[in-house]
Amino acid sequence: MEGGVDYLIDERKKAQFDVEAMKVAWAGSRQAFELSDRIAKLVANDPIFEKFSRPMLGRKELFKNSLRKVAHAWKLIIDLRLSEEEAKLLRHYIDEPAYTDLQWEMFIPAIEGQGTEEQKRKWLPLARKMQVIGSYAQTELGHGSNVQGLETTATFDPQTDEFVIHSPTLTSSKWWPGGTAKVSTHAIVYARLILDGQFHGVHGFIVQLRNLENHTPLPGITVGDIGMKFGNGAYNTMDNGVIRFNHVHIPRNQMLMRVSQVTREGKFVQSDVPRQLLYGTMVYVRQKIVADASKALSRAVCIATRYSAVRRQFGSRNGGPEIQVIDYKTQQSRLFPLLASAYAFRFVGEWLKWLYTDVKQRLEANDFSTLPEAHACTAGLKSLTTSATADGIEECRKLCGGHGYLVSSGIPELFATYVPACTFEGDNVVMMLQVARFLVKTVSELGYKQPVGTTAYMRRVTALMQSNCAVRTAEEWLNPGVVVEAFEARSTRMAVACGQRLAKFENPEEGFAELSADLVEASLAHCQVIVVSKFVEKLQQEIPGKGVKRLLEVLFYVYALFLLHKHQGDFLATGYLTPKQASLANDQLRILYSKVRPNAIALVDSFNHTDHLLSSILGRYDGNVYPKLYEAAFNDPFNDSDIADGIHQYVQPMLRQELHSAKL
Ligand SMILES: CCCCCCCC/C=C\CCCCCCCCCCCCCCCC(=O)SCCNC(=O)CCNC(=O)[C@H](O)C(C)(C)COP(=O)(O)OP(=O)(O)OC[C@H]1O[C@@H](n2cnc3c(N)ncnc32)[C@H](O)[C@@H]1OP(=O)(O)O
Ligand SMILES: Cc1cc2nc3c(=O)[nH]c(=O)nc-3n(C[C@H](O)[C@H](O)[C@H](O)COP(=O)(O)OP(=O)(O)OC[C@H]3O[C@@H](n4cnc5c(N)ncnc54)[C@H](O)[C@@H]3O)c2cc1C
Repeated sequence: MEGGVDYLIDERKKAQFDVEAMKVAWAGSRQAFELSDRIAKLVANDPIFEKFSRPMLGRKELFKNSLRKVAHAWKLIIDLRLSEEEAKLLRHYIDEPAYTDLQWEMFIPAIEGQGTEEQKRKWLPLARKMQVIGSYAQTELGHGSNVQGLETTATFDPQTDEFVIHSPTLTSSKWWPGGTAKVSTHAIVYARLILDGQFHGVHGFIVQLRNLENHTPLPGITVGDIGMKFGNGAYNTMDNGVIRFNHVHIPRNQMLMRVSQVTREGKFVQSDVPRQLLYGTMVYVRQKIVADASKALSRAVCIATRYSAVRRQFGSRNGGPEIQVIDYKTQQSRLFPLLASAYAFRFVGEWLKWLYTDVKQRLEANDFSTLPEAHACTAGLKSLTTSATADGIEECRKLCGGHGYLVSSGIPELFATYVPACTFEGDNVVMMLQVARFLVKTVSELGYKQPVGTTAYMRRVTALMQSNCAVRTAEEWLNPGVVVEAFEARSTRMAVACGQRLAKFENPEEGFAELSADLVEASLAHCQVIVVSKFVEKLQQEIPGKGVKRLLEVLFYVYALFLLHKHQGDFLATGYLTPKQASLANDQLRILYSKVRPNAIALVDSFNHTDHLLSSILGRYDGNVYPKLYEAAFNDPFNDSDIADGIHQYVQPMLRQELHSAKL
């Protein structure tokens, strides 16, 4: 059979729930669904946003094409009077990293969070109209994770009432800031503040990089691109830059002064605002990255699920069709937990957005009490979701067999664009270590301070340490309370065990370093409690549509019991579960996979991804895979001619045994 059109039609008929209602549940609300559906179609129908050919372009062409897309997008935003929410959706569906990401998601939020009212009044309107284009220049050649180790200096000159921004060493060169190499006119530069020879910590400064008339770098500024990055196309639409400052003068009022101020006399004034607010932009972007993880994972899962229904291997009986690979239990046990993870990350992302909005409102009112919790949650969930998504995309490639390795499957570019999320905005291990600090503190205070927020479950520390799981049959695992309790008990026991081992060290920092690998595992266990609990909270809400809630419940159990199976070593070692109970959870998981199976295609249809966004022959909505793969192969410019350039020069002389006289 050519193509899989009929397979997918039949697959869609198997759905046991209302797909349109599930689309709304995925989007968050009917209004959100309609908005994103409208913008998705706008992008899909606009030839300027074509992206299938992107991996074939050279860097300069790729970059210029990206500039064109941004200009076209900006024109649409103005002409159609799109709101900021619509503009961000437009960016999502265009699906191309560009300098505007840094402008809207780092430069503007940094000024909003760390600028004074006067600074916001001056800079935000300019930035929002794209009259200045800003980037976020924190990382240096020598330091990224260790922000306090940055070497760039900002020395106050009382004579001129200016700061002098300087890169004293090679390793102090700013390295990585996106949008900077060729586009941005300004950057928030993080530098060590020096007043009268004294160091006063790292702060952010608005530094103009380029002349607004002719775009040339300003005197004292050396700027360039840091070079090609992983994968063709992918993140190479972004101009990640290197900047070197040679005593560049900026006015004093361009230091972001909400957290601390420098007076005209050069005195340092520390306000009541905690120093950690300097890191506020990172909290914002980490929350955004968590929200985006489900988008990337759902794309890969959609491709792998549709293709697994089209693809057949082995098992033909009496000349009948072979088995769809989606029917192999091994395929299901690799694919369905990823499908469930996409839903889990969608819901925890929604919750984290709410948490961030709440923290932001509190910060604006100078209430900093929830900042440590927000930091731990954003850091930990950023780490958990991006690691699982990056691994999940790669697993989806393998689930598609050989064809998954073709660029036309859409997976290689998705992977290459996505994986840096495990590193940028905080390396995932470094982020988990931040959660570990928060957990260790929480555990050490358990005797006299009630844990709150996401650690509130540790109030029941005695019960969680002493009681054991009561499950006796596979069926009994289908109880949200039982599942959540298992995750809470495992997390509490791992955190308490780390705390007890840490207490044996004379020097706590030495102990922390020595036990850091265990601490990262305990932090992951705590973050999994958050994801699992937020999924349960979602299920406690009203979810309209025939069969929608039931299917989400199935996905919840798949997600949670798969994690339990994967980490059963922890659950057993902490003594909460018996091997028999772990094995019953695995039995239940197999039953759950058969419940997902008839709904698999409808569940990925519910993501409402357009063929444009997926940019994948394997993941086409109509399942018409083989004819389109064949067609794409012969449309590849490499197949323009039967005789490739170089054949006559390098291959034929070899065939004719004439290499000795050939010109190479
Ligand atoms: C082509 C089409 C375009 C169309 C366009 C049309 C128009 C566009 C419209 C809209 C566009 C929208 C775009 C949407 C796109 C979205 C994509 C989003 C992607 C953005 C791209 C991101 C690129 C990446 C950018 C970066 O990577 S920036 C650099 C990030 N760097 C890091 O993350 C560094 C990591 N290190 C650290 O964070 C810290 O140093 C540390 C490791 C956490 C701490 O180190 P240290 O121990 O030294 O800490 P101290 O400084 O001593 O402080 C310790 C105490 O502070 C607490 N702490 C630490 N961090 C925080 C924090 N963030 N918040 C609060 N508290 C914090 C810590 O807990 C300690 O507390 P204590 O109580 O224990 O003392
Ligand atoms: C595509 C991309 C875009 C970026 N865009 C920007 C941008 O716009 N602006 C900007 O300022 N930066 C940007 N960055 C830089 C990014 O934020 C940093 O690379 C990131 O924070 C990691 O820091 P690092 O490179 O110093 O890693 P390192 O800290 O050097 O990490 C190397 C290894 O050391 C380990 N490690 C480090 N510290 C510890 C520790 N304390 N304990 C245990 N292990 C540790 C890490 O886990 C990792 O395995 C970007 C990076 C990428 C890849």
